[in-house]
Amino acid sequence: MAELVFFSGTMDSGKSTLALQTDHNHAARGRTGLIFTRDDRAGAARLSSRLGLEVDAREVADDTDFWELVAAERQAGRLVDYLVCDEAQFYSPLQIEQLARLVDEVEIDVFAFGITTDFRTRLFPGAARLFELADRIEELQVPALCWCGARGTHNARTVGGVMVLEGDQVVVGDVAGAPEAQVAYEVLCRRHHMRRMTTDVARRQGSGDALLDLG
Ligand SMILES: Nc1ncnc2c1ncn2[C@@H]1O[C@H](COP(=O)(O)OP(=O)(O)O)[C@@H](O)[C@H]1O
Ligand SMILES: Cc1cn([C@H]2C[C@H](O)[C@@H](COP(=O)(O)O)O2)c(=O)[nH]c1=O
Repeated sequence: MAELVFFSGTMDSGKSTLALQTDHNHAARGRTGLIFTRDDRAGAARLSSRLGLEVDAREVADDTDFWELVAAERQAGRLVDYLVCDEAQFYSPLQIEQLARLVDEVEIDVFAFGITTDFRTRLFPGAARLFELADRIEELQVPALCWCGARGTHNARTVGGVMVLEGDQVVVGDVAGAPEAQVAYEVLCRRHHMRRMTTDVARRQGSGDALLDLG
C-alpha cells in the first residue's frame, strides 16, 4: 500500500541527502519518480545536499497542483510510482492534501522531507499539515548538534550575527554562513534557543556550560 511519509529534522540534519538516496534506491529498482523542491539554497528547480550531490527538480510554486500535475503525466503515458518532495515545509496545506490524495487514490508513494519549525519555534503550515496527515513521521537519525553538544532541536536565525525572533517566516539561508552574514541559521538545543545563546554569544560570555571546544 502506498504511503505518505514525512522525514523531518532540523536544518543540516541530512534531509536532502536522504531525499536523493531515496530517489536513487527506488529508481535503481526500476520505479519512476518525480522530484520536487521549493526555494532550495542552490536556486530554482535544484535539489542540493551539503554532501555535494545536486540534481534537477521541479520547482513548487504557490499555484502548483500536484493532483493536476500527476494526472497530466499519466495522460501523456508516463508512469509515476513515487514523488520525492524536498523543502516540504514551504508547501501549502492544500498542496499537502493533494499529496495525501495521490497516495490514497492513485497509490503513489510520497516521500516528503522538511524542517518542522521556523526560527520562532513555530510550525510551518506545510509541516503542520504533514504531521496531521502523514502515515508515518520519520525523525532523521544523525542530528545536528547544538554548540553545547546536545541534540540540536531548534533552528535559530541570526541577522548580522544577532539572533532574532522577528521577521518573515521564509528567508532562504544556510547554517554555514559567516556569523556576521546578513541572514544565517544555527541549530541549537531548546535550552539555548530559549536563552538566545548562539555559538557567538557563548564564546563571548565564555559560557560555563559549554561542553564542546568552541575554538
Ligand atoms: N564534509 C562533510 N563530511 C561528512 N558529512 C558532511 C559533510 N558536510 C555535511 N555533512 C553531513 O551532511 C549533513 C547535511 O546534509 P543535508 O542533506 O544538506 O541536510 P538538510 O537537507 O537536512 O539541511 C550534515 O548534518 C552532515 O552530517
Ligand atoms: C528556520 C528557518 C529556515 N528557513 C529556510 C532556510 C533554508 O533555506 C531552508 C531549510 O533548508 P535545509 O535544507 O533544511 O537546511 O529553510 C526559513 O525560511 N525560515 C526559517 O524560519
